[in-house]
Amino acid sequence: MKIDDKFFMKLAINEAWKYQFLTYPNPSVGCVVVKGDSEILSIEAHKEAGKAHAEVNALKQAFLKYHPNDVLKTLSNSFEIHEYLIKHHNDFFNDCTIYVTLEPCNHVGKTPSCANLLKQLKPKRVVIAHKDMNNQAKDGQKTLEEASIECEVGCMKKEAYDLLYPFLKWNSGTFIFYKMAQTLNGTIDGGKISSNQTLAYVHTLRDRIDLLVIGGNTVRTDRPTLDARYVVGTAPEVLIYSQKTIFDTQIPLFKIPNRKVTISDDLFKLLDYKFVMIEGGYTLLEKLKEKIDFLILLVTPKIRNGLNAQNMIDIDFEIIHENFIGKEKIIYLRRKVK
Ligand SMILES: NC(=O)C1=CN([C@@H]2O[C@H](COP(=O)(O)OP(=O)(O)OC[C@H]3O[C@@H](n4cnc5c(N)ncnc54)[C@H](OP(=O)(O)O)[C@@H]3O)[C@@H](O)[C@H]2O)C=CC1
Ligand SMILES: Nc1c(N[C@@H]2O[C@H](COP(=O)(O)O)[C@@H](O)[C@H]2O)[nH]c(=O)[nH]c1=O
Repeated sequence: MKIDDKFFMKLAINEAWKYQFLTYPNPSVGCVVVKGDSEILSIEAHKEAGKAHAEVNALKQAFLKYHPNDVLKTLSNSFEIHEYLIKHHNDFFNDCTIYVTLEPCNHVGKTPSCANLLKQLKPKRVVIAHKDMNNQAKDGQKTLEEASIECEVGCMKKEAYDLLYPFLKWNSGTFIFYKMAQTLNGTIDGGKISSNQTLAYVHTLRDRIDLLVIGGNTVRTDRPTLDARYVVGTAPEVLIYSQKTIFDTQIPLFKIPNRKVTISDDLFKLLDYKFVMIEGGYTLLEKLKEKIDFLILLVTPKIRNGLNAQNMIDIDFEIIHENFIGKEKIIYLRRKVK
């Protein structure tokens, strides 16, 4: 394998995908710090909105590799990490290249400006996969170049765009993904399919989204709870997509305190939210296909008898990423618009 800019950027992109959606409303971003030509010091990502940006996590871990110390190790507040690195870097980063999937932010928000931090640490080069179009955060490249730091933009731009796509969509309107857990042969029914680790991921998603959509048939068949109990998170607002008006109120999903549940056949309601997850079967998938941006498949390595796509269904996707959650596979697919 050729060890070049693309190699390091791919590591940053892969790391960022591990936190895709979990950073909402922020974008998912990855960063790699390389010393000299090829010594990888750190591979990090932004993990949650309000917490340290990818660059800050990566610069911190990189510095710790050569300067292990408990003071920096225990810092998690971005302002404090910035302050520490600016005070103690002693030109450590001058022979480093920073690979980052999104242009370093140029503004002070919940965390301080990454472009300003890099400007002071003066790495040899900053390689950026995708420009930041956000009016508040953009122009980090300009700040770096004004400080005579060499920048390159556009390395793995298509892959970085795929990573950024949910953020671009929820920033300009609504991002909708359809999540389905299935066996290797595509069966989706019969209760628990996924491992506890995958279910914890699903519950983390439920904690982050603005709205969970579920079909009427699933509500009657599964009698679900639809909370985030595996991660002790917040149960999402629920929209039951249905032509009926009455459901058995003993179904656990109605029993969650302080959570709004709406029963409706009006899909325009989805546009009132920025980040929407649909949990459903194949009938609902075909029905809602024009609305969805991504399909997230959680594949468990089992073959089972069960419900598969039975009726007319016709949707094409592009696989944009795949990963593991423990021993199960997660596949991110973007719907192709025909
Ligand atoms: N593995 C997984 O990740 C998941 C699996 N499942 C499984 O999938 C199966 C059910 O899947 P599926 O058959 O797709 O059922 P869904 O409930 O997911 O979707 C079908 C329902 O959507 C509603 N609907 C359809 N068209 C309209 C319309 N025009 N207006 C309003 N509502 C409409 C109907 O509700 P109504 O009849 O009330 O009008 C219909 O029953 C179950 O076995 C369940 O266990 C479900 C979710 C996730
Ligand atoms: N069985 C299954 C899923 N099923 C989904 O979860 C719902 C049940 O949620 P709850 O009642 O809160 O546990 C069910 O109706 C269906 O939408 N999802 C997954 O990721 N993996 C699984 O194995």
